[in-house]
Amino acid sequence: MTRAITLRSVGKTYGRASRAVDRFSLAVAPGEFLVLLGPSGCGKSTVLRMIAGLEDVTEGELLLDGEPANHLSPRERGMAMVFQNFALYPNMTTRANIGFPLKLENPRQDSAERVESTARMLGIESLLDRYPGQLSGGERQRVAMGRAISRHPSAFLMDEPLSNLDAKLRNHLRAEIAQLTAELGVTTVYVTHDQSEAMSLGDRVAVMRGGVLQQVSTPREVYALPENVFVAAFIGTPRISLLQAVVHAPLDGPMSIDLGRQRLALPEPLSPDHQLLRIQQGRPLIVGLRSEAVRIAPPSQARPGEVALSGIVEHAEYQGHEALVHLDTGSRPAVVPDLESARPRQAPRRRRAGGGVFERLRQRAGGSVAVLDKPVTDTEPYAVRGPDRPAVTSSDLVVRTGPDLRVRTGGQVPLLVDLAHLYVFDHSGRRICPLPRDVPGLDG
Ligand SMILES: Nc1ncnc2c1ncn2[C@@H]1O[C@H](COP(=O)(O)OP(=O)(O)OP(=O)(O)O)[C@@H](O)[C@H]1O
Repeated sequence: MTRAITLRSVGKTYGRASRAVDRFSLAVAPGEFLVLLGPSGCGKSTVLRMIAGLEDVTEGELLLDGEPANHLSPRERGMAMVFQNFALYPNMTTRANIGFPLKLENPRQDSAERVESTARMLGIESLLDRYPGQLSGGERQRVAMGRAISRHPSAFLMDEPLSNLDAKLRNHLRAEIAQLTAELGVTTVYVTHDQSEAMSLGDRVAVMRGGVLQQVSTPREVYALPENVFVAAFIGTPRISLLQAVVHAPLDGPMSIDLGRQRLALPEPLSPDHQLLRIQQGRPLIVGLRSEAVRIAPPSQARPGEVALSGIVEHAEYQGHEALVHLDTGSRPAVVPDLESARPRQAPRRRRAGGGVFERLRQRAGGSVAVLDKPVTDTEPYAVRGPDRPAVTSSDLVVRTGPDLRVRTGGQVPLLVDLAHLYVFDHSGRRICPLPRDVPGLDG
């Protein structure tokens, strides 16, 4: 039997001060593969552990198949949990490790057949008589999966199960997990901070930040229609370029978006979502450009819906099949806090009069997301640092090109921006454009 898991306005406070999860509501359908995604410390594991029954729910309601379950012990919930560090019993063979939960459940029952069929499913039949010390990391993960599966749990709860493996093995096991859970049809909640893992595995992805659910959608939708600038910045590689902007909507001329040194002219007649920008005139906004929204080409090659910009090449990252060109367009990058790691949060306190403007905006927007009032020197989300590469701070736009296009560092290149892929977020970080129906290739 596979389970529906519902969380209704669930909160978790550790001790008296540390608020880990806040008003978290989510419904996971039977058989669904749901990924909890977010930066370190955003509360993903806490949500998972509350579902498992390993942490108490401070407030709110957990329902399993529609029945209240806050009070159920982990065992009564019948779920299998797989952690980052699989703890196998070192003095037990693979066979004994996989069979152990079955023995606990029913000491008299012969579990040999169940153990062998589980091992077959995972392709580890030949390892049944080995001890953990005689297995590679990937094999140990499979054994641990086997131990989780053998019990025929009603749900899998996985907490970064692949993060200790090298990239190749991770990709391999990722595909296996996807296949296995689909075959078993068991509801799975999977925690990761790796957005590409989330996108490739999840039926839906729930993005968290600072204990708060930001969006839950299919991978396609979470990429194409991020609810806010945090989700836009967290999902996608290379990261979306975010620029501070202001709309100009003169009565006697065409509307444009001012990016600092340059402007994006919006073609007439205005599309419905560009019309929405009119009321934002003069307010600070954030423009988001994914690398596929911009190409290096002269204005003469502009297709309908493309407008011209230019940029100075800061540096190019050669990646074999493509190159990423980092450009300075003279704009001010917008900073999105918490992308890499969340700060410890305090329990919510009453707002005192005289708090910062940003803090007030943030609270009004339900803890939203972008910083527009920081000095430019703080804006380093796109800085590229490495032992062999100097810090680059003035690049504000990343463009994807074919590997053969040669660009000269310091040279100026013409750019074409596809307005169909233009993202605009308001001062609190909420998406204004595109409207759902305007995203190419996405229904609804
Ligand atoms: N037992 C605990 N006592 C106090 N605070 C805790 C406890 N466990 C977690 N926290 C805090 O709760 C917040 C959320 O932690 P959690 O482990 O759920 O985050 P996470 O998103 O899973 O992070 P990571 O990806 O690093 O595991 C963090 O600020 C963390 O320090």
